[in-house]
Amino acid sequence: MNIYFIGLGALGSLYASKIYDYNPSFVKIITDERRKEKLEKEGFYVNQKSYNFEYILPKDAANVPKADILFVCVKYLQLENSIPLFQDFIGEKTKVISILNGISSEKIIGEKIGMEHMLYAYGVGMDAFREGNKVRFSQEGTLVFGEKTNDEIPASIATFVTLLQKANIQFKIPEDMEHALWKKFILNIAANQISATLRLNYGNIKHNEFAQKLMRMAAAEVIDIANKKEIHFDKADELEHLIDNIQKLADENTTSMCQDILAHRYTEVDMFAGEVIRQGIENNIPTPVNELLYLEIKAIEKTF
Ligand SMILES: NC(=O)C1=CN([C@@H]2O[C@H](COP(=O)(O)OP(=O)(O)OC[C@H]3O[C@@H](n4cnc5c(N)ncnc54)[C@H](OP(=O)(O)O)[C@@H]3O)[C@@H](O)[C@H]2O)C=CC1
Ligand SMILES: CC(C)(CO)C(=O)C(=O)O
Repeated sequence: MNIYFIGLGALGSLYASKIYDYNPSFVKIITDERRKEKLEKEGFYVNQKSYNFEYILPKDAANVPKADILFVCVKYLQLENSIPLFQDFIGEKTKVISILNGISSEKIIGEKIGMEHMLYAYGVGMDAFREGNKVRFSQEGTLVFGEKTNDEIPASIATFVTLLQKANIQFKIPEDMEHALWKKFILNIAANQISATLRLNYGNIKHNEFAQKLMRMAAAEVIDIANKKEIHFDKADELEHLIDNIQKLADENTTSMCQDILAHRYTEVDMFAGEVIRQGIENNIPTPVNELLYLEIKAIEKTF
């Protein structure tokens, strides 16, 4: 199989390394000249093991097979610029898995390459942490993906599903992918934004009832929007179990957004609070907590 990745960061390298461990010839990393030179010079490490990935440039597209599966693993602010780099690796049968959090990346990519190539996806339950060319994780979590609705395993991804099993990658194909995406969105709105504004790692969140209350306040707004859109959640139940999602994650690791803040990188706040505010206006649901979080995160970014 030809499994291509763009974005060798925390999540990209987690999946690239697992597939590489199963069969190195399956994996190619699409990148640009600057990153390729750096990666080849400095190497890349996942959980302290060195990986010698094959790096390819957009100009190589004519000389390699089209991708069977293409993982998009960049951050939200890098997405627009990355599309032209991977576009030429997409053939008639290529399926694209956008691992980005949030509810908007599939549409952004699909508008450029055709929605027929898109699967809906996210990763959950991992605590991947990146520092330069080194990534570590204690929990590899679950890849949740599929078409918008999935009664059974879609034929388009049957071979890929076999590969995931052989490569020992935990995955789930939910019946209602839209509902699953919103469930993850609720978690990110809470965990990512509160950990980022307060600079809390998972250990801090597990033992801080004030942070947990703030998380529930932010999440409640998303649940109200989802329910208004008829993507049904039991609000009390969802809020009660919100914190369960981080109980198994390593205390010293933190959300991808908090990692960004600590490293002085611009965050994905536009696809989190920004999207909640937009959807709140559209659906006539007040979103004061997310408005505050949006301004706080933008204010922090202004200091970088
Ligand atoms: N980290 C986690 O545990 C989780 C993350 N997510 C989501 O996954 C997505 C990815 O996050 P994460 O892996 O943490 O992000 P990272 O910042 O660790 O990784 C993004 C990678 O993409 C690379 N990149 C950016 N632009 C390009 C380009 N044009 N060409 C080639 N490579 C490029 C970056 O390189 P460079 O550094 O050189 O810019 C970086 O290596 C986000 O949407 C995040 O919310 C979801 C669940 C868990
Ligand atoms: C759920 C969580 C918080 C960790 O997997 C995440 O999605 C992130 O860090 O972006």
